[in-house]
Amino acid sequence: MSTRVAENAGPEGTGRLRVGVLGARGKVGAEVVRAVENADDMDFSAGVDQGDAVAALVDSSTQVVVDFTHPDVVMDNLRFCIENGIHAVVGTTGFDEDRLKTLRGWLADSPGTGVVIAPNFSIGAILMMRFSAIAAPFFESVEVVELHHPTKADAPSGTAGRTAELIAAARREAGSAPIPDATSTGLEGARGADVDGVRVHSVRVRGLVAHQEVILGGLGETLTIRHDSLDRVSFTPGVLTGVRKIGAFPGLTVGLEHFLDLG
Ligand SMILES: NC(=O)C1=CN([C@@H]2O[C@H](COP(=O)(O)OP(=O)(O)OC[C@H]3O[C@@H](n4cnc5c(N)ncnc54)[C@H](OP(=O)(O)O)[C@@H]3O)[C@@H](O)[C@H]2O)C=CC1
Ligand SMILES: O=C(O)C1=N[C@H](C(=O)O)C[C@H](O)C1
Repeated sequence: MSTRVAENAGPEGTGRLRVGVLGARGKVGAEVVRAVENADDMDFSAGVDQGDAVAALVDSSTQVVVDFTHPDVVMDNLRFCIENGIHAVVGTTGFDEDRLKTLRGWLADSPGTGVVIAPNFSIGAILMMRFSAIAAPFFESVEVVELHHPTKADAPSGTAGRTAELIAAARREAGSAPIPDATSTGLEGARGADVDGVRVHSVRVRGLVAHQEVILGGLGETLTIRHDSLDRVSFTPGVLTGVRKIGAFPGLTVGLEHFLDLG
């Protein structure tokens, strides 16, 4: 099985990338289509949404697919892309360790094909996650509050889950004590979800787009790290970076930070 990205494709070479979008009529997918159409080094090859034939991606010689669909369908989409040697830049949420293991298995049979899964493509959110991981070992307490529009299918958000995992890993590495919490009675859900020992609270309110606060607390002080996506266009520069770089990253990458020079 061969990859569909030519060696000279992308900004470093002479070719233009042929980019398809899965979920092209969705809230984020529609923004991605616009961004691809406006990019100097890309051609929009195919848009596939609910009910459309995914074969259009092969028929249109798509080299890189961007997926913003739904957690229930994204694995089938990725199996199709990997089997056809099409690189994938994935924003859709819902990936656990089992799914990542399955993807690694499929990718092993399609050497040269790359998949990047990013819980969040906005640069501000990526930095918010990084800053939170840096700060977490310096404070006794830390909790995550994510706030989204009420049409969101998953809770907690992929970003919040990833943030909690990064915080937990940083605290483990630093030998931090468990986060204090004397709650012994209360309504189910009142303390949020437990992700790797970090409490994560999900708010769904009409009018919101995508927001997150990480609240850290120590003796006599708190630090709040907040990020707001005010418009879904915030995800598109990161998506285009993923599209441009994925050809150089065969196999599975989790997190766009691996494509950025964050130091
Ligand atoms: N990583 C990141 O930076 C971000 C990730 N996301 C994630 O991206 C995903 C999509 O979000 P959003 O755009 O808000 O959701 P939307 O529901 O607005 O868009 C999803 C689109 O995918 C379509 N769709 C459903 N099934 C298929 C299929 N099998 N093939 C092709 N298209 C399909 C839907 O059609 P229909 O409505 O008819 O079902 C819809 O048009 C979510 O998981 C969300 O959490 C969102 C923002 C940023
Ligand atoms: O569904 C959304 O809207 C978003 N989903 C992603 C997530 O679950 O983290 C990214 C961003 O928060 C927007």
